[in-house]
Amino acid sequence: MVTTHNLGFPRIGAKRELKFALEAYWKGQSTLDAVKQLGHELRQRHWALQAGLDLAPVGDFAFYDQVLDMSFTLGNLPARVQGFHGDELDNYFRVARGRSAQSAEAHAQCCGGVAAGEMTKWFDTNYHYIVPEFTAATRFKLDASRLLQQLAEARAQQVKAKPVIIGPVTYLAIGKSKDDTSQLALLPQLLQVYTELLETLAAQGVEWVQIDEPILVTELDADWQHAFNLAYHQLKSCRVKLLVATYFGQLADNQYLAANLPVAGLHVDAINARSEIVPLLGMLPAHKVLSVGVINGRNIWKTDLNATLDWLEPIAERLGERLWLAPSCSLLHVPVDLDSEQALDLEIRSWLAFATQKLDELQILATALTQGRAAVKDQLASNHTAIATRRSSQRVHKPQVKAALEKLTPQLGQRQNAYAVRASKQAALLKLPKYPTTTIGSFPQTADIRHARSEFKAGRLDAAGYQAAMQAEIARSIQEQEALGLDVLVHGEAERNDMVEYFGEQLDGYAFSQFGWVQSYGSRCVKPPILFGDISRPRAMTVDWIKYAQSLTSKPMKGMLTGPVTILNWSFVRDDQPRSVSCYQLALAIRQEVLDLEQAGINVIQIDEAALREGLPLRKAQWQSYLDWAVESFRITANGVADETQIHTHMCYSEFNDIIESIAAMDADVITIETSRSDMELLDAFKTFDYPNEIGPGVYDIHSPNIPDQADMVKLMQLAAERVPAERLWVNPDCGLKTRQWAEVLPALRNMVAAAKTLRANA
Ligand SMILES: CN1c2c(nc(N)[nH]c2=O)NC[C@@H]1CNc1ccc(C(=O)N[C@@H](CCC(=O)N[C@@H](CCC(=O)N[C@@H](CCC(=O)O)C(=O)O)C(=O)O)C(=O)O)cc1
Ligand SMILES: N[C@@H](CCS)C(=O)O
Ligand SMILES: [Zn+2]
Repeated sequence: MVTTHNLGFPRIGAKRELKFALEAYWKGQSTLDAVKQLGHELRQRHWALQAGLDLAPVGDFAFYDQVLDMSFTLGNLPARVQGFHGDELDNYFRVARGRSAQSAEAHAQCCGGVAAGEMTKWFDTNYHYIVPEFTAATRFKLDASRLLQQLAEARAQQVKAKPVIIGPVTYLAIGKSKDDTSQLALLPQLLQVYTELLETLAAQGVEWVQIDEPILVTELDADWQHAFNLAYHQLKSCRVKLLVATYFGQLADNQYLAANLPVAGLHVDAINARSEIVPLLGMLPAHKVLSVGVINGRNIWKTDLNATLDWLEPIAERLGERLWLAPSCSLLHVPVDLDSEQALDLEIRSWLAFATQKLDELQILATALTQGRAAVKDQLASNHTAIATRRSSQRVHKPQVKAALEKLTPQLGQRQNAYAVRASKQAALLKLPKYPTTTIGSFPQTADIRHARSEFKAGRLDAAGYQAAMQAEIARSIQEQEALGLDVLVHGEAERNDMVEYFGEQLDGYAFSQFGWVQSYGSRCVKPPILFGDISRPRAMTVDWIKYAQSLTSKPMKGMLTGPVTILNWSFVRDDQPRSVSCYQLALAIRQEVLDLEQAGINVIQIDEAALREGLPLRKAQWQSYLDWAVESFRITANGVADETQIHTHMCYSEFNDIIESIAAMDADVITIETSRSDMELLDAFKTFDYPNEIGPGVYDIHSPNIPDQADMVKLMQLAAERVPAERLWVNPDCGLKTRQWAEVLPALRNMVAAAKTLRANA
């Protein structure tokens, strides 16, 4: 007997139903009741899809974010939102999204405006959570209502329910202290609330609770390791069985700690930490369940079921009933259902599995282990065929691409001259003022733009009509930029559905789905393209749009590309070769685009590497080898141009202290970064290291609807000038403006350009 279970299911809906319901409500076009009703229906639908499992997750559904849900469960709300009136779900959205100054007016007498909670990435995924905030005044207070309500719903549906919560140590570790309070100082009072929560669940007759502690796959110092022992020794008195779930990586130094926590079971990611499973068998106390995460919850490939069984059968033999099987992590990170993909190439589709299919795979493995492989002979045979065709497919393996990679030399990543020489040639060509102004690339992706694209994709708008609509948007954005007086213009990225998917759609070796949406944050989703084969660029991808944009202005037009590391990190990538190899292939393809843009007379080219920093491995010990190939890939992409061509790069998650040497090694002429919320303190790294090239530290936060004040931006730039010589500073927002509205963007940029003029006048 093997127990099958799931750690979490995607909640956005196969057709992004939750996204549309939330956005309609936020726009005032629907009711809170409609949102709640949809939540109920989605949970029912998703439990029905998991009906074959021995245990299904309850509490993995969130209207915005599972970490924010946990903050509500623990009563840990920032002081600024306490005392809000109205429905709790409204308050929840308010913490998540803030309340802008404009809409705050209606609440001026009661609760006013409020800043949104800070968002950051969930471990090494492209999912972003609302960061729990802690202060010395933090007091936790249990609110189990959400979990109890979902538990009741699940039971009404005869679901074999396993509540899922975030564990206390991870909850503290992923939060942020807003004063000098140490997070660990809050552990004793936090544990009281966890005890109460677990007892409440026990009183409802819950047998198992999944308690997620992914922080165990990171490097933990002695205090944090001690916190684990403290926490679970206290929680062991609770009358539920705890399954501590770890995922996204290896336990490494924390293996012994994890194996010996006084709980009933441990879940381990057998995709990323396969080599740890057998040693764990010897380490695990005899009463403990081992949940083995054998299906990859982070990619979309079919599992090699036969190979998995070869490995798993001896383990099952040793563990007997103590073996549980699951995906490696929550399925939040993969799309819902491959069956929706009727337009996908049939052969490629035969290689794939989305969340629903991954649960089928789990079932096949469990049946094979309990009844023998013969019981699932046909399924195993068809799985074998799919794996074998993918392995040997000529669509995957392209000798020319492999040959090009073998010819890579360090010279390819080397600019002709050092920055100082390039900078004077670029200055002579571009004739920019001091404190030049620019933006990061995208302008608002309006409903009209999205609508035109969806009409085009549905065949209701022809290519010429679509091109004309996008050109009109480009022309509008150029007119606006000229009127604003910006110095280096952008075309606005109207034609791009997404900064990664757009390139995936045009490169050979990529497939893309119609409905393969994955939640990125709140209601926002991305549709990661599928990198399945050796990569090449059949034709130029951006040149016509940028040439058109340049034809409308005499100001320099910045060509806009996404870099290889970001394309890699935000795609579903191959699992049959190292990530570095796919990255070098992407680098060669984007390099051709850079050279074509230069050939077309574009003198400034930005290569976004928003995901370079966030792609760092979870363990610092693995950082350098990643940085080596990531930086080299960028250099190959960028550095084939003449001295006069100015290369920009952009990164929005800009904690650079630890990696500043690698950032400098990229050797971009200009780097634009997100800094405004840190009062330019993030620039300290650039000062300490004496970063040699130009920097555009973001002067306003594009995530906020608030219009930045001119004087504040001047102050920020003055702080920047204390850290970086003024002649190497640019003035720009933190990131692209695609999620904003024109009514916000225009006054914000007007103030920004005015700030630059003040700085010039004072220089
Ligand atoms: C910078 N960020 C990005 C990350 N990852 C990426 N791959 N891309 C990024 O930009 N990770 C970190 C951050 C995360 N931030 C964001 C910010 C914004 C979004 C976002 O806005 N996503 C959109 C979806 C974008 C998209 O691809 N849209 C398509 C489809 C448009 C659509 O929904 N059409 C409707 C019909 C519309 C109509 O007919 O009127 C439909 O198909 O039903 C497109 O533009 O063509 C979102 O809406 O969630 C994501 C991450
Ligand atoms: N050029 C992109 C970068 C986002 S990180 C944009 O402006 O949206
Ligand atoms: Zn950005």
